[in-house]
Amino acid sequence: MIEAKGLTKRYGETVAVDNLSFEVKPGKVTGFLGPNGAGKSTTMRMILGLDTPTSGEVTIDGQRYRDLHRPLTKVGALLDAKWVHPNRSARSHLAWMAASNKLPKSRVDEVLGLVGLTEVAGKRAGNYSLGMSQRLGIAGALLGDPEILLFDEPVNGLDPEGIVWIRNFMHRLADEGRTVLVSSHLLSEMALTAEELVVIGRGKLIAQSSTQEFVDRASGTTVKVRTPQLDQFATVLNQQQFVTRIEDVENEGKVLFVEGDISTDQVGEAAAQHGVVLHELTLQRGSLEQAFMQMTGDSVQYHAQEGIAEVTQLDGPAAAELAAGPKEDN
Ligand SMILES: Nc1ncnc2c1ncn2[C@@H]1O[C@H](COP(=O)(O)OP(=O)(O)OP(=O)(O)O)[C@@H](O)[C@H]1O
Repeated sequence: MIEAKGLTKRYGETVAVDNLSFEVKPGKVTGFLGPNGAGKSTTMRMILGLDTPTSGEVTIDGQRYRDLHRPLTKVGALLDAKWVHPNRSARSHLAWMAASNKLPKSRVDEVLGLVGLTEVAGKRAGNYSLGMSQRLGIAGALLGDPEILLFDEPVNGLDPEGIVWIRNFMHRLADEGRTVLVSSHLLSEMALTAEELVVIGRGKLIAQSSTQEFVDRASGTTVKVRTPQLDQFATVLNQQQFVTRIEDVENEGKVLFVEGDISTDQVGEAAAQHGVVLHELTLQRGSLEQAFMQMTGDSVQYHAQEGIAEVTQLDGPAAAELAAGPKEDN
């Protein structure tokens, strides 16, 4: 389990992470979401001991990263898939990582097999596609067979096949009982990948809940009704204090929407009581995008009209520092 308590990081005047507390539990994929500049990368850096909190702490099964004896056997991370030396092959890159962390060499071929890179393991990593590089990064994260995995934007730039592969792979890791924390800007993908969410804005916690709860709480549910007795049924529902709206939907004609915390059971029963014929009764949930925009609206640091885009990524040396493990292990 990853546990952050009052985690704060200041860079001069900038408060990148502000009194942040959350938990990431095993056996589930947890999505780490927030607008640009929200503090996700800074938080991940602090989890991995690459940055020191100004105050508060973040622990991994009760220990700080830097106090872990052999960190790669506890925590694996994919931060930047492109930091591999371009002239190295996947196999020699992983062999270097294994040696610097005192991990058995046999593990290299095991992880190459797990991510489906066995056939290209001898080829120069510089010629790998982004999808192959991501797989190599994941292989590196898995090298120490860690219980806890952190992935920063693992699906960025991947084609649909690569995205589905990563999604299924993360589910598999969580099903094995591992703790999986993944950040991504692709919200429709996160809706499919993450069962739990930690959502931050301007360094502060906005929500920690299941993905379903987050979406339902932010954007609510609506019941869609198609009926030939539209006005009659709307009147019945209004008399029962339900909020309704009628909309012209393309290719469907007039449709009745019942809003608020209401179930299809309640609407169906009301229809039966009043002899209303139903052609459709569907529960409509908001999307993760809608919920995210609603919940993080005020915390977006830079708006488009200001013409500033702030992207902070973990760079090669930082990722290399992590991969090489603590100095005494080298
Ligand atoms: N080394 C640094 N020095 C100064 N400010 C920093 C540094 N690293 C991050 N920041 C600032 O801290 C804030 C949070 O940045 P961070 O990169 O953690 O956000 P993020 O959520 O990962 O953003 P993105 O989604 O754009 O990658 C930003 O205002 C950023 O400019």
